[in-house]
Amino acid sequence: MAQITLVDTTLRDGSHAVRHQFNEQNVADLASGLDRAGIPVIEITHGDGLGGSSLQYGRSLLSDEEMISIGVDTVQDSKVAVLLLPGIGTHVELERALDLGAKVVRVATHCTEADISAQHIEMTKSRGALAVGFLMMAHMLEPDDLAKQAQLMASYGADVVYVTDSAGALLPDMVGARVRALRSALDDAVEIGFHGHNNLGLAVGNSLVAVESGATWIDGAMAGFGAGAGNTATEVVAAALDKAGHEVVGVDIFELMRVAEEKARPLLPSSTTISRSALMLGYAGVYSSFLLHAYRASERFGVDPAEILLELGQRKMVGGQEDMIVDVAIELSQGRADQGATNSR
Ligand SMILES: CC[C@H](O)CC(=O)C(=O)O
Ligand SMILES: [Mn+2]
Repeated sequence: MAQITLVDTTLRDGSHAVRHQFNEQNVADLASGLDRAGIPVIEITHGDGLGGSSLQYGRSLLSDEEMISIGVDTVQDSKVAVLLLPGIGTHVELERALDLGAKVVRVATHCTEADISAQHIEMTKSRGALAVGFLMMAHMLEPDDLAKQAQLMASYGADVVYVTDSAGALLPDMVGARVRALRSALDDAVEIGFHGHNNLGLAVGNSLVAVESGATWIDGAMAGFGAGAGNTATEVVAAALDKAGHEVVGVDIFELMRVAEEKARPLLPSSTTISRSALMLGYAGVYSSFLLHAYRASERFGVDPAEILLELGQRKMVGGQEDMIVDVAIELSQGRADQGATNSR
């Protein structure tokens, strides 16, 4: 049975659900609850990582620095992690996060672009922090190709490399194949992680498959917080892993259930569901954080958000191509207008 490091990302990926509007009290309450429940790693930044607060990705209420400082000052045992997408965040923000006390850095790239993680992984290691490589949209690469990208991250010094199901599009056998491919391609010293989204209702089950296939780091966000239909729910996956006989290291699952229910759930704007549009993310293989952008474009141009997402999936759009959401919405609205004109002739 495996020993699992459970990472909670309510205060990062989870913040998509509240449009990055966590306030000081929210950060302190959630961080102290997670720390009390024994969660070893708590990720804290804007939902799109360091430097994400912008017109493109949505302005956050608190700056990354404010959130990280509150987290670091609040926790006793948990380590604070930050996420960085090279290009959205830079080495300046990374240095600052490390100065403030972040101990884990997760460097995320599209799954075919591991080579752009070198500088930030090396910088993380040179500062004595733990480096995690995050291969996003992992459904878009076959297992052996994904494993080659993971080897690149490991060669830069990554301690852990993640199969990141950004679109919540992976089926259980696809998760198993990817994790096994990474496991056999990497040195034993490099651990493998799995990050899920619940767009197809598979996040907890997929996490169990990941563990059975060799993953030892598992991500979640409490109470269904997260982009799309939410991340893997931390308290649910902890309970399921424990029931399956794995050791969820350091975690008091009963306290975690209480924190999720009493501290996280009341902050969710509405209970998380697999809405038609969230389901479309998983079905069409679209980046989960596109959901709220698609809702906004839908309101602005009067087109169906699920149709926008389906089209984005067909075009194989990936993180960083958020501007295409508006383009597609405009095209769909013009297509409908043209169709209307043809019909009225
Ligand atoms: C903006 C980074 C991205 O959302 C990372 C992540 O959580 C994912 O790819 O699922
Ligand atoms: Mn995510």
